[in-house]
Amino acid sequence: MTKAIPVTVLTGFLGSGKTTVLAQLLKNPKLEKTAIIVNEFGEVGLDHDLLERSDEDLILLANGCVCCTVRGDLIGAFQKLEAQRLANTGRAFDRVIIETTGLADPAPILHTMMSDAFVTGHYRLEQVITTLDAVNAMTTLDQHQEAVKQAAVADRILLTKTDLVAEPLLGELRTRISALNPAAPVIAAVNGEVNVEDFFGSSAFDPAEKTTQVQDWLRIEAYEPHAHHGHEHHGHGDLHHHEDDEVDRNRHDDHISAYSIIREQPVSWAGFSAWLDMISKLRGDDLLRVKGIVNVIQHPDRPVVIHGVQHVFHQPVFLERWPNDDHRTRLVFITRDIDREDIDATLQVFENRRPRPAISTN
Ligand SMILES: Nc1nc2c(ncn2[C@@H]2O[C@H](COP(=O)(O)OP(=O)(O)OP(=O)(O)O)[C@@H](O)[C@H]2O)c(=O)[nH]1
Repeated sequence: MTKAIPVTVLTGFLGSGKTTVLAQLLKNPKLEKTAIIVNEFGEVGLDHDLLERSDEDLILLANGCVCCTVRGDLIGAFQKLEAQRLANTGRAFDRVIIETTGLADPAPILHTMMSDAFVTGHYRLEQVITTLDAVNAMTTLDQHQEAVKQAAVADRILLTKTDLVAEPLLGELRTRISALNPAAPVIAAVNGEVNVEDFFGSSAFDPAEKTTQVQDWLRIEAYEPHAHHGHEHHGHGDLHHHEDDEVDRNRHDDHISAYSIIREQPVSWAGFSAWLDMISKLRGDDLLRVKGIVNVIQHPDRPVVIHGVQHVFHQPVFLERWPNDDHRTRLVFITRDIDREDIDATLQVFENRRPRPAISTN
């Protein structure tokens, strides 16, 4: 029998730096033989464009959160990898990293990794790495049960964006993390810079310990009817409040929805950035995640990548070139109680705005 291939699950709340870490790690020659499974939340996946890897090396899970699609899709992804391996097509790999969506509850993923006969026959769960964004972690842990679970099941926690916060917050965060998960080492990773050795660690994954830990989470899971949450399919007017808090406590917040906005024509940067500024000032708390690739009239060959995480909008990044032939502006939003229609309508107002001409003096 061939040796089971180690699998790392990389999880962490929306915008906490998973893709940034993964993109950095994949530059390391030691990880050349790594297959990646990415689960993107939203109708227009962008992460795979930003990972700078050719599409054939990535397996994308269907839209939606891992918890809803995990059994079929994740098993299907592993089967596809196995088929590629046997047929000697695609990249040769001796390791797999799964990047989950930020809203994913890790328990069903780990459950599948540990219980499905096909998966356990070929793969073994090596470790769970959770990114925690130092800027937003305190509020995220207060408000989102998924984030707490992600931190609690981690073998290692990557504390990201430590460049943006100072003491005493950092110390308070470390205290909170160690209360949640005393065993996990906490590694600071600024802009995805992390040693491969720190990431994978020298101590091998202990199946016995992990099983007990995960079982605790799975017990919580058992209380929930595993209905399809469908939060990414919510349309206008579908954002209802759930009365039954007991049942819903561990489910995704039904106020959260994900959608994308696409523009075929290039947009004016002046108008676009004024719009971003406006929505982040007005509704920053409810913009759980905004990311996008923008075609700007002024330099259509160099797309701009934008990232917003709650109230923080990161510096826009100009790419040297488009990652593929799709040159449309594509924005992914994960919001709380903000409809696509409102986002779309406000962008329409701003997007064609030209820089104002100098005011005439006569
Ligand atoms: N200043 C700073 N910015 C960071 C750091 N790590 C990530 N970022 C920025 O944070 C934003 C979100 O990072 P991503 O890597 O896309 O986060 P993610 O967890 O993959 O996001 P989702 O997949 O949407 O949940 C990007 O603009 C990154 O450049 C860091 O250590 N410091």
